Amino acid sequence: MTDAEATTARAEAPPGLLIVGLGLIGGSLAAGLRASGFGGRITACDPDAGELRRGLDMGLIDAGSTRLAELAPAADVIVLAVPVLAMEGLLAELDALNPGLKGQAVTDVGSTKATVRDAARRVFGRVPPTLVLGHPIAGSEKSGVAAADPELYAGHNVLLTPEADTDAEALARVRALWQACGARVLEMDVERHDAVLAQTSHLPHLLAFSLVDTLARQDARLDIFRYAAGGFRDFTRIAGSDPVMWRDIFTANRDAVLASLDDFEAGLARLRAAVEAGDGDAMLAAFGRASHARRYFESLLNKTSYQTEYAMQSQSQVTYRVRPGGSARGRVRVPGDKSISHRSIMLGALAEGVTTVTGFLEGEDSLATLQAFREMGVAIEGPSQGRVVIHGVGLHGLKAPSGPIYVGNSGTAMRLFAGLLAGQSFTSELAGDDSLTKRPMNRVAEPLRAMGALIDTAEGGRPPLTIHGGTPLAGLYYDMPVASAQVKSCLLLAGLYAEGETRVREPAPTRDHTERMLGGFGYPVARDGDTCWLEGGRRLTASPIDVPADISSAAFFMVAAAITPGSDLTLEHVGINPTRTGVINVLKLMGADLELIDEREVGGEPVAEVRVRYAPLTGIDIPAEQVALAIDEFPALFIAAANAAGTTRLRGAAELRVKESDRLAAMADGFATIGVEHSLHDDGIDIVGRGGAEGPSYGGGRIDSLGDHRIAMAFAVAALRAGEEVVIDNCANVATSFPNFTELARRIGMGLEVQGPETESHHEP
Ligand SMILES: O=C(O)C1=C[C@@H](OP(=O)(O)O)[C@@H](O)[C@H](O)C1
Ligand SMILES: C=C(OP(=O)(O)O)C(=O)O
Repeated sequence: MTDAEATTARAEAPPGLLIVGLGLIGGSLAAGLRASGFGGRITACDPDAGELRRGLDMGLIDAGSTRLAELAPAADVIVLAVPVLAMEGLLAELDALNPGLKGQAVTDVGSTKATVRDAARRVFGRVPPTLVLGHPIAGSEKSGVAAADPELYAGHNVLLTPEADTDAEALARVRALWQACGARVLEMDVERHDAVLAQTSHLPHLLAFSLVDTLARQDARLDIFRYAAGGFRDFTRIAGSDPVMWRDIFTANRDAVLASLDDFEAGLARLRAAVEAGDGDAMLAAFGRASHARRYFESLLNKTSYQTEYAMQSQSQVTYRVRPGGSARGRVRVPGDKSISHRSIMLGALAEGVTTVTGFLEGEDSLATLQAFREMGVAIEGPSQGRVVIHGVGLHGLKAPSGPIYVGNSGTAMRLFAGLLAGQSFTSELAGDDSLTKRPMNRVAEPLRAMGALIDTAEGGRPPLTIHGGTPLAGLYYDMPVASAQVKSCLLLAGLYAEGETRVREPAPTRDHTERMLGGFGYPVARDGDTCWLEGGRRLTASPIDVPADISSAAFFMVAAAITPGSDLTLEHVGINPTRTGVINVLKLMGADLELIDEREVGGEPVAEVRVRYAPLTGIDIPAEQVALAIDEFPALFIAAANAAGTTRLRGAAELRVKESDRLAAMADGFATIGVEHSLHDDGIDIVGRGGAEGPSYGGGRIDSLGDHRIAMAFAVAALRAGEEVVIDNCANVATSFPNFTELARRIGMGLEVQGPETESHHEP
């Protein structure tokens, strides 16, 4: 055998594993490996012969000894599962048995990494290349090998902190060990590890130990505990943890723990002051932020939300499988209007007084806006069943957020915030997800700069945006080059803070929710033809808002009913603001049987029930003036076109290329997959429909929604007239605008199954 062959053989043979310290952590590693079918020999060294006996009896180890020298030389991989302060002595013993740890991959499980690294440097003069420091983020308040659990690491993170010269083979071996137990292995540097763990693990343990100790001292007979409620139990579970281990951790990670304790004490002092002063708003703001953050954390743990998917870079996990055929019948109310929901939070926060919102969209986009205001110190109750109560702080009452404002997938939030934040005294940063980071922001940055704002963008005018505070704004007359309600609204919001008049002319009418809502909050906005304007420096007064159902979400079901023979579907309480009804106008021009019932005005916005029954559709040239009025509904309208007789032509819609995806290209790709004849143009598309013919209008196939909610929902609806199953990948983002889409789709008779984490209702209380 050559040297190279010997190395390969060593790498491939099941390694001999030695666990030093056979407690809960080491024992669970052995148990997890055994359960995974690990073929190597597992030995353990522990000063407690009783623990070794238990490990043998439980079948976790093949051999055990209290003497390291009996086991270490034969081991390929050694895991040091002892308290951090015992590491140095152990490393010295290993060095004596095998100087420099040559040929042995050694790792540890200590909760702090700098001390272990320092210990290694003292013993070896450097961190030996085969020593890979690590930390499984799993554990329990239990200790001892008897509590070993083969599932302890499944789905948990293991953090490894390799050095620049760490041996690749040793790293791969350690990685493979944890992965075999079902863990997710991540790498980070030692300093970051220690700072993060001080905040997320060490501080909460310190607090739990302290609370229990304080109460126990006050009541020596421990009577209190007899009456302790669930809150006490939840908060203090970790105070049952191993005292020696935790003494070592606090000794080892002293500086990072003290820094996080300082932050905690400052926060506690603020809450104390609020309680003392009976400052309900301050309490609500802190509790609201915390409660929302805790729910977000919960959704991360349960992997239920879009943002989780984003964080894990695994959006493709949510896949829709839609059976061909199905019906579109019944009555449904789709969730609240996204555009109005964003604005309700923004204006409610900037108003004086308390604004109650009903019908609020609990989708990821509008929730991001809500969270951003909490981070700027606004007390917000809810959302609970669409009800949100906003304790307005006035135009000048926002506080600087402590970090970047993350608006996820929402172009509306980023562009409207840009205007609003340009008027603040503090500097802020706006960031978004991958999709949003590709979208153009110069359309707002440039006119805002013309008003005097100081704004930095990333290359090419993309997010993130830094908006420098404290710069005076002056009113502007802006002739918008594109018809965009987001740009118009951004400038009007900046105009609230500007000296003089801010005027915006739009090349085509766009949604006017900002103007209407400002009016409803007592802030006059004037309009003459295509131009609207306001004067800076006035005040907003709180006013209740009833958010109608979102016509952009309803559009998917309108099209579903319009293309499905035998359908009869009523959509309740739909917002039919004339600047949003392009979808109704276009469907009617195509011959749809669509009726508006009980038209009425609710809180300044017109609403109606929309009843749609099947009627044959005909292809049309979409009138140019309908483009801005139906801008978000084109993915759905294209599906109507694919089911109409003849060709439907759209032009003047280049804006579709800069939405959550390039919607012209995304729809064309999907059509190519399912077999719909079309030709793509720079600013539009021609779609040749097979409507009128017998049977299905097209086939099926697997489509990538590109993470765009509207592409995903459009192709789900397409399946109603497909000949085969339509499978749509990358659907997690549907939760941004339509969190219960799949439930309602099934209710009207669509055969939609979800694979991967369900995206629905994780925000329900
Ligand atoms: O102002 C708004 O709430 C919106 C305006 C539109 O964007 P543009 O202004 O970019 O056309 C629309 O596509 C978006 O979904 C919501
Ligand atoms: C374009 C959309 O939203 P936004 O621009 O807010 O991301 C949309 O919802 O279709």
